[in-house]
Amino acid sequence: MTEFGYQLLATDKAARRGRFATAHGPIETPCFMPVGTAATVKAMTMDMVRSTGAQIVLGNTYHLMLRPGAERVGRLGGLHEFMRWPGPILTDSGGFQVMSLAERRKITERGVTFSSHIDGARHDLTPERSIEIQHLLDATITMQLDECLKLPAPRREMERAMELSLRWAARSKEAFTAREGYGLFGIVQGGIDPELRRRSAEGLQEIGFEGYAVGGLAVGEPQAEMFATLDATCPFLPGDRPRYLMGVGKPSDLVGAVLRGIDMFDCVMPTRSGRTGQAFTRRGTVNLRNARHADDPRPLDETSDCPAARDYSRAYLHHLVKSGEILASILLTWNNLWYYQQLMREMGVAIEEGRAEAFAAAFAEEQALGDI
Ligand SMILES: O=c1nc[nH]c2cc3[nH]c(NCCN4CCCCC4)nc3cc12
Repeated sequence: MTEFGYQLLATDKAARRGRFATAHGPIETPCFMPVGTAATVKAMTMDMVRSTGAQIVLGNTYHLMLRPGAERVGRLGGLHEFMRWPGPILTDSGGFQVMSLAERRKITERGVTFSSHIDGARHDLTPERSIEIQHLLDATITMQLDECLKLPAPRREMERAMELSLRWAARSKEAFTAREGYGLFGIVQGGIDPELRRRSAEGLQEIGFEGYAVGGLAVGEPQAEMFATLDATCPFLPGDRPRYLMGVGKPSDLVGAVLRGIDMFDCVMPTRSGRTGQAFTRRGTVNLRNARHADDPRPLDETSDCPAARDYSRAYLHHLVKSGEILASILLTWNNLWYYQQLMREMGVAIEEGRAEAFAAAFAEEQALGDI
């Protein structure tokens, strides 16, 4: 078992501050992973991503296997070389994207078959092939192949998908090449059913992974249901391994999930919203398409260290967004990723100082203020 050497640095009730070492550098938690789907964090250079304080980025097996192809990235030295990102990279295993993007999908015991959303070509994705693809990409953290159900779903469907994912977890582990500083994460499924979640968490722990993801959430359920599922899942995960909540989320999701024991997050929200003119700030999101910003000389947040938040007027950002200028996406993505990283940094300090719940309350109050 190659360990990442996850260290618990501080706890505040269920909230954790931790650190683990990987072959591509250390990861301090709680942490947010910018999404770099097609080997790029959209509208960012990797230096700009680094400037926000991001330590680890996410890549997608589904997209990269279709284009440019896993073997090609492998021949070119792997994702770190290809996209010039020396830090850790986590790759999702492809199942979720197959179910949300591909056409003519079919799930069997063996794996998933689907038609590419790019050119309609047929593809096969088994637990073994997904592990092989992620190895060719040289992923620092590899994810097992799993089946993520859309919610709501009947309990018997939740049980079927959870048990299939457990069998695929064992096959993924079998196919994974253990290497120092690299790790394979299992993914807990089970919908919103506490008993299924416990069985999934315990089943994964018997197989043994370097980290554990909570999957099957952020698929349309209300925030309260997501939090209740975390309350029913995290206590059954080993305390000495990182915990990753997949696809989450908006800022209040991250704060509530950290309080419930989650260490790692990924979500397209800060980058995708940046491209639609939305800016995340301490006082909630600001829609820079809105004409009310046309003459506003103030920056988004003069207290921020992010140049996009501190050095440009809202009037200028509004002008860029209305004009459809590329720089609008660049500056707003930069602001949003910086905001997410700053939120994780502040949560980490609050946990160290034993004031995580007070931080969460103050965060909610400031967000509710709304933009001035
Ligand atoms: O259960 C999962 N297994 C593997 N990968 C996943 C990825 C996921 N991504 C999400 N949610 C993404 C939600 N996101 C929010 C912003 C807009 C686009 C969709 N749930 C996930 C569950 C899983």
